Amino acid sequence: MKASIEVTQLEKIRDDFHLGPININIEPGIVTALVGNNGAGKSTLIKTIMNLVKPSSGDIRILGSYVEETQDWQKEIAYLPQNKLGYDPFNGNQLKELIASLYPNWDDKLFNRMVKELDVNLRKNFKSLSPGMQQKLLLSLTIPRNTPILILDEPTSHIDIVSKSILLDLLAEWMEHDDRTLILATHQVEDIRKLADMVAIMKDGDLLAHTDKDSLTQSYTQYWMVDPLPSDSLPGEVKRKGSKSIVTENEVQLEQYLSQHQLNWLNKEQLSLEDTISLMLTI
Ligand SMILES: Nc1ncnc2c1ncn2[C@@H]1O[C@H](COP(=O)(O)OP(=O)(O)OP(=O)(O)O)[C@@H](O)[C@H]1O
Repeated sequence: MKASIEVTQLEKIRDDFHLGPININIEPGIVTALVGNNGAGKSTLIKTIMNLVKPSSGDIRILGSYVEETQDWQKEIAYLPQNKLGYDPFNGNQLKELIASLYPNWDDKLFNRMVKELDVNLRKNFKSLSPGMQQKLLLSLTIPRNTPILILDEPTSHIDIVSKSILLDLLAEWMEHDDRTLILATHQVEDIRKLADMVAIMKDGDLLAHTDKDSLTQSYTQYWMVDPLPSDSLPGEVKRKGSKSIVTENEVQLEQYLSQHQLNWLNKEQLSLEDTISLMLTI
């Protein structure tokens, strides 16, 4: 099946920040979580995909169209940026009229349901809403555009626990339609755990990994030993946690070594998704 988004040799150089070169294909029917430290380049990558930031080099294609050459792709993609500019003087009702008129597949039923479930006040001006209320209104103005591709930059920041759970369920339901593509830039492990199929990990402008979530959580195993470990580096060693605990990326080789050297272990566990991502971002 044709990729929804194809990024080829993309680079953006801005002062002392260098994004890329990034190569990534986002397939239809897949939820991709884009994760990384603050300043890693997630928003820059998304803005470049949206043609809001001009790349220094490389190509981006959305549903086969080069984003710099045509505007055809713009109606196929709904994007919620991190910065909310230009909404302040309008209330939710006014914003809805404006946005719904731009998207031919606007789903009014979904909009009304989101507003009700997320308890969004449509009569207050945007600027007088709390940051969480603003975020919930903007999500209600973005998801019902019913485009094949949805990109949300930190969608669950600021919003309360109940609304977050409603939103994650709504997004899972939104993905039930065939061949839709969802990209979320997020710092929330819960978003990744509940929604993501693939995880793209960024560090210092580079794409460290683009892999399916399940294999990511099988990357590293932590062992707890009976006695302190020798100081030599052991097979597959990635990290030590104190003198009696070690994290490896190669269970088989480590266990062979431990057995050959009569080093007994008490317990082993695969690292959690959160610990795996943190480890990848720190080693
Ligand atoms: N408009 C801009 N002009 C110059 N540099 C910028 C601009 N926007 C972002 N940057 C720089 O680009 C780098 C990447 O920023 P970006 O916002 O893409 O990171 P991020 O991964 O989305 O971070 P966060 O998790 O904090 O949202 C940072 O060094 C940032 O200072």
